[in-house]
Amino acid sequence: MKILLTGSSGQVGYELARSLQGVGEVVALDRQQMDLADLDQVRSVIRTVQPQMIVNPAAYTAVDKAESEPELAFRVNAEAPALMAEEARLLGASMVHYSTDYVFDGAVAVARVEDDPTGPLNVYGASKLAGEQAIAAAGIPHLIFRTSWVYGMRGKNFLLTMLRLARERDELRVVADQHGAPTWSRTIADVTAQVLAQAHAGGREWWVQNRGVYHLTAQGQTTWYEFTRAILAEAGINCRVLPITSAEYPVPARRPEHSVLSSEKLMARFCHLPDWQHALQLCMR
Ligand SMILES: NC(=O)C1=CN([C@@H]2O[C@H](COP(=O)(O)OP(=O)(O)OC[C@H]3O[C@@H](n4cnc5c(N)ncnc54)[C@H](OP(=O)(O)O)[C@@H]3O)[C@@H](O)[C@H]2O)C=CC1
Ligand SMILES: Cc1cn([C@H]2C[C@H](O)[C@@H](COP(=O)(O)OP(=O)(O)O[C@H]3O[C@@H](C)C(=O)[C@@H](O)[C@H]3O)O2)c(=O)[nH]c1=O
Ligand SMILES: [Mg+2]
Repeated sequence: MKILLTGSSGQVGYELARSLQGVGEVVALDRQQMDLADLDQVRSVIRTVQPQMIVNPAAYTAVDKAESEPELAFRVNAEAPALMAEEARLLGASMVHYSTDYVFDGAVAVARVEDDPTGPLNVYGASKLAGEQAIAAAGIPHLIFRTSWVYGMRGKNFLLTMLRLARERDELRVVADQHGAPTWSRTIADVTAQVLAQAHAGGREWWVQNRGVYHLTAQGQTTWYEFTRAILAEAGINCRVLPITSAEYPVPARRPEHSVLSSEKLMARFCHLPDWQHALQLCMR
C-alpha cells in the first residue's frame, strides 16, 4: 500500500515516518514538498503520487498566532484536508487525520467522548473542527484521531520550551487552572500504526465498521503547572515553579479549562494507552 504522509518534519509526522514503515510504502513530504496553504499544489502532488492512503498530521498549530491569521489557519486546517478528502474519494483512497482537544469548550470537568458537542473557544480549534467535518462529509474511509498537549524530544513543544526556560530563569510561572493529558508524539504514531495494521488485515468491511473519530491521548490528567514540575523532576533541574491562573498569563487565544478526552472507545476496540507519567519517563530517558 502506498501512503502519502504530510508534515513529515512535525512532531507527529516525524514519528509516523518511522512507525508507518511496517504498514506500507511511505511517501513522506514536508512543507517544502507539499504546502497545505497552496491548494493547487496539494491537488497536483496527490494526483502525481496516487496514494491508496493519505495520512495528514500537518497542521497550522500556532494557537495564539491563529487569532490574527484566521484565513491561513482555515486554509491549512480545513480547506486543505477537505481537498485531500475529495482527492482521496476520486482515487478510492482512505484518509487518516489528526485533531485536537481544542474543538471542545472545556466547560465541564468530565472526560469528553467522541460524540459530545463541540464548541471551540479559539480560531485554531474552530479551524480544526471544520477540517474534521469536511473529511467526515466526504464519505471516504477515514479515521480522525483527536489528541492533546503533544510533546516529544524534537520540534516545537511545551516540554522543550520549559527545559529551555528552566535553564535561563530562576523561576517559572505556569498556569495551574487548565487540565489535560500530555501525549507523547511517539504514542500517537505507534497507535496509528497498530490501528492501520488491523485495518489492513480487515479490508473494506473493517472501514465500514470502524471509520470515524477516536480520542487518542495518554491516560490520567494533569495541569500545565504539574506537567512542568514532572518534566523538571525527570530532567533533574532545580528551578522554582509558581502556579498561576490563566488570567495572570494573558495571551491572544482563549484555552479550554477542562481538556481531558476519554480514549475508552479506542482502547476498547484497538489497544491500551499509557499513563502520561509513564510515557513522559520513556520519552525523557
Ligand atoms: N501540538 C499539539 O500540542 C497538538 C497537536 N494536535 C494535532 O496533531 C497533529 C500533529 O501535530 P504536531 O505534530 O504536534 O504539530 P507540529 O506543529 O509539531 O507539526 C506540524 C507540521 O505541520 C507542518 N505545516 C504547518 N503549516 C504547513 C503548511 N502550510 N503546509 C505543509 N505543512 C505545514 C509543519 O511544518 P514546519 O515544520 O515547516 O512548520 C509541521 O511539520 C496536528 O493535526 C495538530 O493539529 C492535536 C493536539 C495537540
Ligand atoms: C511558556 C509558558 C506557557 N504557559 C501556558 C500557556 C498555555 O496556557 C499553556 C501551554 O502553552 P502552549 O503554548 O504549549 O499551549 P498551546 O499552544 O495552547 O498548546 C496546545 O497546542 C495545540 C496545537 C493543541 O492542539 C492543544 O492540544 C495544546 O497542546 O502554558 C505558562 O503558563 N507559562 C509559560 O512560561
Ligand atoms: Mg503552542
